[in-house]
Amino acid sequence: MNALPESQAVATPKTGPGLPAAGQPLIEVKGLWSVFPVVGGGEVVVHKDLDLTVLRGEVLTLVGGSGTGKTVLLRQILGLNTPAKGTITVLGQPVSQLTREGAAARVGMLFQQGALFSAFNVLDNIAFPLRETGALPPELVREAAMIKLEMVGLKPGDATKMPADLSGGMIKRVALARALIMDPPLLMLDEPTAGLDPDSSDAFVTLLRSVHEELGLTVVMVTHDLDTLFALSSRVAVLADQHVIINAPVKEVLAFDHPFIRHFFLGDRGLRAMEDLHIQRPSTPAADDTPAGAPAPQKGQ
Ligand SMILES: Nc1ncnc2c1ncn2[C@@H]1O[C@H](COP(=O)(O)OP(=O)(O)OP(=O)(O)O)[C@@H](O)[C@H]1O
Repeated sequence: MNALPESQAVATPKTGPGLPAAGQPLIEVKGLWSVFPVVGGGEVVVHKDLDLTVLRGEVLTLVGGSGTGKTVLLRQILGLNTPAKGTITVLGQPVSQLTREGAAARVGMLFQQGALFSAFNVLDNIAFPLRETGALPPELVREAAMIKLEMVGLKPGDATKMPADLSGGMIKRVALARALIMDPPLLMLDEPTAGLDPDSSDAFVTLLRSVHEELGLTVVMVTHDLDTLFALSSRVAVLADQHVIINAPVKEVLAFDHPFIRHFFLGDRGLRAMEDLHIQRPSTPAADDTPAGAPAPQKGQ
């Protein structure tokens, strides 16, 4: 069997306090510092006094240049990394005070590559976190996994397929079904449409939207893909200069004057998406405005 996928760590029994009211903070990050040692001596400060609030029911998209610490922040919210300083509260409880299982019970995580067990078939991949709890008899676990399999648009006949036989879009769907098997209130998505062709990407975005709406989830997503960002985001938080420089609806973010934002949104693709969404075009950025670490434009920019 493959090395244990990280998703195991974020899908265990659900316990803990109830949900906040809609629109109230579900995640609160305050005064966060992330510091890593550098090979050869010294250290790098990735986050410096970073604050972030995620409200219940929203889709919060995190964007930022390469190395600005998006993945580190996701892992800290999941309880997989410990910050050097600061507090992270998820569903009213400090992540630092939760067991790994306790933190995991609140969050479903879709990793970029899907992270399926290659030796398990589709149904066993989906069922794995629930089966591990030992809380339900095998028949009910199987039934729950079949419900999630169909929820993500797969067919009953896909249940016995092996990961190696799946398309990229199907792998994402299986990984999503597994992330949802414990019915978590919070779903984290790391580059959910990366590696998908445009049609599969559109279909997966449609699925994410319906799952978000139907299950009343709160979603935190990291993406470089502007179609995905525009289609799903309630708000966009921009990581730059070691902290969140703005956390606001996309229109406000577009109006925020920062080199990274100008570069990220104002390529051809960003401008087309703005036209599609009837968002007024900001003025064209200067050619030498590209900030260090800005990500490569996505989808034919
Ligand atoms: N365990 C670690 N030890 C040392 N440095 C680390 C560790 N984890 C992350 N870093 C550093 O923290 C910085 C932020 O990394 P992170 O992967 O969060 O960036 P990112 O914003 O997700 O980038 P990308 O968009 O390229 O994926 C990088 O400089 C990375 O090398």
